[in-house]
Amino acid sequence: MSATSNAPTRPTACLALADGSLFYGMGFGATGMTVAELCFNTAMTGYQEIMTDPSYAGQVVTFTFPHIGNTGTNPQDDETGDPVAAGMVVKWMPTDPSNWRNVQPLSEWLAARGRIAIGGVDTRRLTRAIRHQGAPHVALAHDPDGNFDIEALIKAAREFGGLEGVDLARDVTCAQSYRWDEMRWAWPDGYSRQTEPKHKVVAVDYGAKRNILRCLASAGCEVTVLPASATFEDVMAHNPDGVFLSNGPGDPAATGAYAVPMIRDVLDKTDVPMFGICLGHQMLALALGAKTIKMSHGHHGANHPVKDNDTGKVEITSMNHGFAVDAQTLPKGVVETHVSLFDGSNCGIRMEGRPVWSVQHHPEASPGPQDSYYLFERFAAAMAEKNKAPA
Ligand SMILES: NC(=O)CC[C@H](N)C(=O)O
Repeated sequence: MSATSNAPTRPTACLALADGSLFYGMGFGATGMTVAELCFNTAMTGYQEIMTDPSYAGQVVTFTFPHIGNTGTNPQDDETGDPVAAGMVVKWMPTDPSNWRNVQPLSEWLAARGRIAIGGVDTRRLTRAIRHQGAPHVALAHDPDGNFDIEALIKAAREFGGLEGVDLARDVTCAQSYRWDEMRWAWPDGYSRQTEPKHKVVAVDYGAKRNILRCLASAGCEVTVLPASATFEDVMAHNPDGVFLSNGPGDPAATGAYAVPMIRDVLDKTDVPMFGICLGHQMLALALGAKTIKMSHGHHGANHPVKDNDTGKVEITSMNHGFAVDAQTLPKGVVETHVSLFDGSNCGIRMEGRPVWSVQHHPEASPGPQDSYYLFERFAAAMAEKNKAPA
């Protein structure tokens, strides 16, 4: 008789959906329980950047790519100091990391940061469930002994309030303002510093990804990052050549309660160029008088085609959003510049006759293609143009 056995291993993790569906698997990372909204991300690379993207606060991420964790983790790929996604769901348990940049295996990295993960899940079935029902509310539990109170997990998932009406930017923004001069990663030197900046930019941090700040620095900006609560006066105290509105988690309508008045003041009282990404895009749209809506299951991936309405060109983009600007509500004088070729949803706006625009997708990629990087250069060019013009 063989000494090996194919008897099922006792599951050590369980994902319970609010509708009562259960997905068992093997736990890794931290132990315990977390409740969140569940989304899926289709990117084939960049799990560490995704887990540390502050926009994922309040969400557990299902990775549709089956091999997650095999390149380990390293300090350079963090998009912020700590992971902010609530947890992760993967198909295969991570294997031993194999990569020259690896510093710590994914499981240890997650455990050290208090994040729960489940492996061995049929992520295709789960992704279909998310597509059919819209992003479900879930409870994810990891117990090395495999003891689960299923009723309690389903109840916790049902009681989770969701992300609508929730402001999470305050939880993930920086406590104090700081300067940023690190530029984009480039072979063979890695990250280098911007030593000859040409434009003074105030970047308001609603949950900013580091690679956005790097892209601004690479485009020639001297970046001062301000906390999400920054007022018009706080922003203008830096005498910026341009104002940047960052990505971030939660519902733009809730975050807009304090961000929108600041943005409106910048629009009404100054003529500085303004550029926003994702949550920043949604809040600029709110400030201009448009509305935002909650999507069914959102866009999360690194291969989303977006059409530039001005040029007809298609950009392959990185996406991560669960809310969207309702293009039907854009007021006169605001033009829809980009649309998603997946579902026609709004991906960009600009004010007519003013250097003020924003996009829903992520030109900083990280992870993803860099087709849209030109938007940072366009922002720099708008600041250069304005500084040339007589006051
Ligand atoms: N990446 C982001 O900035 C996301 C914006 C917003 N929280 C959304 O889910 O739509």
